[in-house]
Amino acid sequence: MTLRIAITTGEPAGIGPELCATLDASLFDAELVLIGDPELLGNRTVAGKTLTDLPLFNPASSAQKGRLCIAPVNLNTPSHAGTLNPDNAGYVLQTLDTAIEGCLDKTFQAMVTAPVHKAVINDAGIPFTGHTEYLAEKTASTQVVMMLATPGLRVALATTHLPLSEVPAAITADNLEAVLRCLYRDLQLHFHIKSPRVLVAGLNPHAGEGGHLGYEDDTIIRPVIEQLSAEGMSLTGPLPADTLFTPPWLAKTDAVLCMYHDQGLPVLKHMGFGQAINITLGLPVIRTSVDHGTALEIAGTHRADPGSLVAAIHCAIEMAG
Ligand SMILES: NC(=O)C1=CN([C@@H]2O[C@H](COP(=O)(O)OP(=O)(O)OC[C@H]3O[C@@H](n4cnc5c(N)ncnc54)[C@H](O)[C@@H]3O)[C@@H](O)[C@H]2O)C=CC1
Ligand SMILES: NCC(=O)COP(=O)(O)O
Repeated sequence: MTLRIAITTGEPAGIGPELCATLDASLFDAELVLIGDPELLGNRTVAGKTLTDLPLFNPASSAQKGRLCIAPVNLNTPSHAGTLNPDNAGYVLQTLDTAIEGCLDKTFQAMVTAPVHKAVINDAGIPFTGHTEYLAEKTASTQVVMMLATPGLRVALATTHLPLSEVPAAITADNLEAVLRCLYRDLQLHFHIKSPRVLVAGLNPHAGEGGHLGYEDDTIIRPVIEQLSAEGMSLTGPLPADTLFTPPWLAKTDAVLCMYHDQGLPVLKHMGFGQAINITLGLPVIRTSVDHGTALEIAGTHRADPGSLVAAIHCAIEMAG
């Protein structure tokens, strides 16, 4: 069976449309279905190229490996590269909804998302913290986990898009247990790791320094690790986050669980920005994404590196296959 992968083209003022419009579909072992505004995508191709021949997606036809086609969703208002417009927030969410529905009804075997701009969607009056949370809500998923991956490192997060001041209260034993179970199960299911080895970071400096620099490490994180380890899960921690990203530790791990967004992602992006990908674990559908944002300042210049989008598509195909 030839796989069909939906690709949402993201914030129209960002680099998503041009990265999608210039994809070389022949590189992929699947049919790629772009979801977005055809005129916008045509305008963002490199000079001399045109998207006028891009076939319209036809769900009734059989998927064809290496074909790029488009499932049209029209912009609400014309978009200019680099200039955000809240009037197009509804359009962005419609592209996501189209992909989610298509994955749920098996029209698509996976979805890959180009970057959206979280603030402009909120500016339009629509509460939105990220794809991860949006997809969880739309698919009624009880537990999802954000995991970014680059060759040599996977970093999962116990909390996602939360203000730093709200992180400690969100690290409860129940939440942590659910996150670890989800991470463990999906590393087995999607990455074929029989007995995943997970390093768990502490929350506080030096993992609390024996309670002198915070209590959560010893009173919340450690008991959960001990409980799940007793069930046979291979977990180590809580480890001081400042030293766990060193080669001796990383050589012995399949994934690192960090307590919050900026504890883990700067390390991952320092190591792999441009080829890293973002995977949402725990969903009933497969979703991968790029490691970068909308990069408004280079949108429309064709200087954006497609490496992460290409890697995200390959990963989605591998997971779906
Ligand atoms: N998957 C998603 O939808 C994501 C969305 N975002 C959103 O993107 C917006 C902007 O975020 P920033 O923090 O500025 O991060 P950013 O990733 O858009 O930009 C950071 C820096 O990297 C450069 N850059 C990013 N992607 C590039 C590419 N493919 N090729 C070459 N250079 C590239 C940019 O020009 C900038 O200098 C925010 O609203 C954020 O929430 C951020 C990360 C992921
Ligand atoms: N830093 C990763 C990021 O913000 C992407 O989040 P999401 O939109 O994939 O939930």
